[in-house]
Amino acid sequence: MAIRLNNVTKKYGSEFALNNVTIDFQPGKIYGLLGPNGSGKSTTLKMITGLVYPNSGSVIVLGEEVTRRISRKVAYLTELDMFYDSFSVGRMIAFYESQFPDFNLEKANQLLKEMNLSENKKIKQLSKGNRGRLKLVLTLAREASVILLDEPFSGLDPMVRDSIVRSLLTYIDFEKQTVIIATHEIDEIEPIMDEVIAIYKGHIIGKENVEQLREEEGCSVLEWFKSTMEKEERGVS
Ligand SMILES: Nc1ncnc2c1ncn2[C@@H]1O[C@H](COP(=O)(O)OP(=O)(O)OP(=O)(O)O)[C@@H](O)[C@H]1O
Repeated sequence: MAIRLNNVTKKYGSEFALNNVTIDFQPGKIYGLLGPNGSGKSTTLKMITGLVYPNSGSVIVLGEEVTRRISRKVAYLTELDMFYDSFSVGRMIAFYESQFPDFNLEKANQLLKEMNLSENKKIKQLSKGNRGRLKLVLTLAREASVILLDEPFSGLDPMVRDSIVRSLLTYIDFEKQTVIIATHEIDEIEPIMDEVIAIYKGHIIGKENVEQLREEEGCSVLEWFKSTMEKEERGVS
């Protein structure tokens, strides 16, 4: 097991961001963590990378209880733009290489090429789409056992989304890496997900294997997600 959240509760003030969540993530799979705004997706990812700690319960990643040190083994693409505007793309790559021993420069250069990003460009000159692509290059170039992507498609046009999905399939090592993609844009990741998890108001309200859903229930992830949400809102479980 790559990741386990065990009875995890996280409150901000009196509000529950996560409410007694227990869930496992297996190695070598791509998980979609789906839910509307404010449902607890980002909080879940921040817990796995040691940016946020539970009020109660435990988070175990790669056999150890999470502390900030886990970020050496977890590659995390955040929603926030964390770039230094005055850096060039090449300098940002060099910075990442200096920070993370698992950073694979060759892989980064291949990804840059595929994404049509020039090393000499200053980050402040990049379009929003290209900043999104660069974030992905920096995340996927790490040979980390766990890859967390928080809204990787946010604000990006369909072509960029498409190139992101393609590079995910090309650059992920399915033997070793566990990937969790938090998003409310289900269509994009429908073709690449192995497992899907629905989260709502800090609770996990459903978890399914995507192939089983298609073959046994004959429904798409989007249909499953909508009906799971509707049942939850009507109070049926
Ligand atoms: N730093 C914080 N301080 C106070 N409340 C917070 C903080 N971070 C998150 N929350 C609250 O916790 C709940 C879960 O937030 P979270 O960001 O995990 O949801 P999300 O599913 O990622 O949403 P989004 O899709 O909008 O990013 C929300 O009610 C949010 O307002």
